[in-house]
Amino acid sequence: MTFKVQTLNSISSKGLDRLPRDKYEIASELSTPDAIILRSHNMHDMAIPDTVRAIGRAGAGVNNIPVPDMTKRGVAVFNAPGANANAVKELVLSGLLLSSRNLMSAWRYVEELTSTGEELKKEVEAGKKRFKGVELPGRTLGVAGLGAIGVQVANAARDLGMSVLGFDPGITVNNAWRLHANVSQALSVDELLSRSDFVSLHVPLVDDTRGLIDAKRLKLMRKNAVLLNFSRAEIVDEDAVLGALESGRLHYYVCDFPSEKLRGHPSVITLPHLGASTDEAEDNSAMMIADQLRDYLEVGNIRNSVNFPEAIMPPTANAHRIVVVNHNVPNMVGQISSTLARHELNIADLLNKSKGEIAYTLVDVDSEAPEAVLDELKAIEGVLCVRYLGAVGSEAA
Ligand SMILES: NC(=O)C1=CN([C@@H]2O[C@H](COP(=O)(O)OP(=O)(O)OC[C@H]3O[C@@H](n4cnc5c(N)ncnc54)[C@H](O)[C@@H]3O)[C@@H](O)[C@H]2O)C=CC1
Ligand SMILES: O=C(O)C(=O)COP(=O)(O)O
Repeated sequence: MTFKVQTLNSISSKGLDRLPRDKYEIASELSTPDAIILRSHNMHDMAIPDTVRAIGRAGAGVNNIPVPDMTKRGVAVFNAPGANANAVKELVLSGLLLSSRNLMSAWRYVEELTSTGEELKKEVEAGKKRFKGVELPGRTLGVAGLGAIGVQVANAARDLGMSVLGFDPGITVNNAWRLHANVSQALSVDELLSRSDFVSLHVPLVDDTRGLIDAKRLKLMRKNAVLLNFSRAEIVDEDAVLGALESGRLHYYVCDFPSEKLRGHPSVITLPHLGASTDEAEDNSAMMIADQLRDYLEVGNIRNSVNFPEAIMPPTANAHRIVVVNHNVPNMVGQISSTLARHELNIADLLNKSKGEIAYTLVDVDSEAPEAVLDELKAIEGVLCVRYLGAVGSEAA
């Protein structure tokens, strides 16, 4: 079996090399891809071919992918949670220091000095008082979103001596375990904003978080606070931020998403979406997504899908694997197994998992499944996709 994988962004070769070329054709232009790998390319406006079975985001945010449409079509969407978290954390720490010590304004001041020799030294000493900053220990950082990135940011800030407050109503048990014991819990975004000197946003862009930081919420922030946004532009109302900068409520807005309005503002530090742009993060994300896609395409296993359930079934030796994706409604497993029974296919192992609208079944049968069985499975009402993977256990056996 061979697979076609289309890349919509430049993807680290360390990742693509995990898809062996005797089994995988990889290209940026393909008319009938089985899978797509991308970073921030916007898929919302593109026609996604019917042949696509899986989409892999070599990174964290999936707001550039039409996930609900893909779910309806039975296409699994994967991301690489945590693979770029350290890179983002380091940039957030840079943002904290750039703002707490007024480094961008200070750097600009020096760049614009034209004097030389003793005169330059005098100007430097005279001008530096304009850029007096504050130290981080004792200041409070509020972290909204304690996922892969938020936890690392919170822990690193603790290590720098900051007091840290966190807010995340959906924190996972794993992330709660990873969080420094001295991070305090805020019970709402409002509480987080009102008790912090620096606030860093690490929530995904979804309907609930669009415009999360608006004019009303900015008014809750402490005077001269700093807002850091390395999540997504749309989580913050830009006009409201510009207003808060004018009124002195905000001292700086540090963000990874430039816009015409923000660019050039003396109290905005904006970077060109650099959060995940390190060798390490690009390699990690690409390797993780390539491994997950390969396991899905070849074996049917699902790890880190945002719309499909986690599903891992070790291949049964000498068996033949069928994958069924269907609507999460009653009696689907019954219909699948009775179809197999009608064709005298004995089930060696079966796994059925569901998540939201999607149910997913892996079946290992003792003998080869003829085309007619697959056609009958496809014809069951509610079935979105059937794939026959064949003897996946033979290599493992
Ligand atoms: N600037 C950049 O280059 C990068 C930006 N990102 C952005 O950062 C976001 C977070 O990334 P990860 O930490 O890896 O994701 P994650 O999924 O591990 O963590 C997100 C956390 O936010 C929480 N959350 C959701 N809604 C919330 C709300 N209303 N209030 C508080 N918490 C809420 C979730 O429960 C979850 O724990 C991504 O979705 C992406 O948009 C991620 C990587 C690089
Ligand atoms: O992983 C994410 O969510 C990011 O924002 C990183 O985007 P990128 O892969 O650098 O285009």
